[in-house]
Amino acid sequence: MSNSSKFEILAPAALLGLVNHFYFKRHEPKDAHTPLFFLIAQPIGLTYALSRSGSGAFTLSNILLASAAFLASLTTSIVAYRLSPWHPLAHLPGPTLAKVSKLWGLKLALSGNTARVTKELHEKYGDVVRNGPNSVSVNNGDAVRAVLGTGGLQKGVFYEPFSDATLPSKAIVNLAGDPHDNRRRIWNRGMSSESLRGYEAILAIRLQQLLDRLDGIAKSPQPSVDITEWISYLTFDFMGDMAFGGGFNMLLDGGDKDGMWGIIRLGVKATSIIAHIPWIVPTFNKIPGLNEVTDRLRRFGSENAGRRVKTGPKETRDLWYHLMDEDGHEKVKPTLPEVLVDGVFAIVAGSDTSSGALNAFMYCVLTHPGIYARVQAEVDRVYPDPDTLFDSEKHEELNLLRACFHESMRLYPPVATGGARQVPAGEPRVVAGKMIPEHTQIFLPPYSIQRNPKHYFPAPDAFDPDRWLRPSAETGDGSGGHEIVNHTTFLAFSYGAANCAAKHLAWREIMMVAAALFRRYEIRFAKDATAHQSTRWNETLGDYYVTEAEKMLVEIKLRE
Ligand code: HEM
Repeated sequence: MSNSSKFEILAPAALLGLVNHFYFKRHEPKDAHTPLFFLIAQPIGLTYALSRSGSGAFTLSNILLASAAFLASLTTSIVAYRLSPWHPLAHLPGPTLAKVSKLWGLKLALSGNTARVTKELHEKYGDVVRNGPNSVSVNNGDAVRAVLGTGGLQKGVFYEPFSDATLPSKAIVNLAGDPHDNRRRIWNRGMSSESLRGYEAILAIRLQQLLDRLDGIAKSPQPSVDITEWISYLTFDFMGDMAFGGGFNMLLDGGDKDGMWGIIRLGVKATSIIAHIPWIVPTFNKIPGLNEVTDRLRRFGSENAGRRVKTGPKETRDLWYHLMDEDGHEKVKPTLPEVLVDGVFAIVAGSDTSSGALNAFMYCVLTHPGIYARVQAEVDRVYPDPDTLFDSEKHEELNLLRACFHESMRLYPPVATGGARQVPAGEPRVVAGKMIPEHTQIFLPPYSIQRNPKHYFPAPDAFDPDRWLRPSAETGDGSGGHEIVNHTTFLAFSYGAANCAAKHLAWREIMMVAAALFRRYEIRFAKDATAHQSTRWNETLGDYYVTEAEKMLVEIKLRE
């Protein structure tokens, strides 16, 4: 083919690439298959049209030539625009690859290193970092209220994959505005002091099961155990009891007999990764077999909901009782799919987060024997009689224990990066002193914010629970050089109207479990543990929306 006839194909194909960029910039794709179809079809159609007008033949080589020119011009134009001074986020610093493509964030999410890398980016670039073509990460105390507080921003597309698109209802975490407020009202009723007392009775049964199993291990000749595993069994069984009136028995079975725990964890992990490219979900939904995890979760939800509906309310009211409004407070009763979706979400939201908090606490205290001894002395003083261990009224007296949880969740938040809020169309915002244009996704990563010396000072990376107890600590930005503990920037349970709906329950749960373990056992890292199973366990944490933990091997001995 002569150079001039090549040009007759290359030039219009390249032009078509530019037109496509122009179009997609205005019309974000809602799925992957529609644009993919057009990206393949257009160069073919163009080659055909050109052949009809006498410019080149309709051959495979001409189709490939047109496709290459089309895709090259489209990609170049996208990359050039994203790096250009005309991009609305051009004024914000960040890694070049992150500015160019979401694949950068996706790769990071796959590695589980998002929290750690984001912190490094803030140390390098400052409070506001461009961490994607249209997203930013903000590490700034004032931004917490501005973004998550009243009049702040709603959740954006990042949360779409958190709901099963084939069901008629979304999970609470994925709702905004009035639908969120309505659902949250029901959740809040389910978390009243009276409801919490009921849940404590449910928790106490599971906690006793845990202690019975650990007693057995403590009395065995080899009292070494992966404590993270047993803590997960407890939090998972408890959430099953809460959400569906029972169903799991990992504590009694000593493992994940029917594989549901593994499925739920895999589901959360996959969601946390897919959330970076939410438009892929409708495409995945069309490919049979690809959604095995979602399908199993769906079946699990409906089977458990069906069983719970058949059984009816038990004497002790579970979360389902309140979510279903079984005592009839609401004018319009929640629908079964709504409750089912929130029931499954409660298990996801409430199991690995609580175990994450307990694991981090355990790690921090075990690596600080002085603090361990003080916590144990406090628990012994508050609960001289071990039979009263499940009485949460005494939690108020466990100041050091509470401070240890604040500090360990500050250093290792169970939701380390979290999801993004989105700037609405036509309403650009100033956040942390920077203009953030419409449609931008804004992350407020707890892991970075909670280790920022402007929010926690001195030694923001050190485990110092006493910082929460010393009266000298001030809320401020550190400008005075005083000790700082900025409570607004403690984001382990998030902040504002969509913060953790079960924060008070979670606190009772983790305090009760920790007090019981410390009162009953001497716990030390196991002698046969590797560094990553003991003193360097923190390095194994993976950020998959909820923090994922590796084994922590400890030895437990019954105390006299
Ligand atoms: C220590 C344990 C826990 C921690 C650290 C924690 C943390 C969080 C965080 C950070 C969020 C905000 C997520 C986001 O915006 O992306 C959240 C939301 C939520 N959590 Fe928790 N959580 C814990 C335990 C629980 C438990 C036990 C339950 C259920 C019984 C639960 C139910 C929820 C719900 C329903 C939401 C969504 C609230 C809304 O969107 O209005 N959480 N949690």
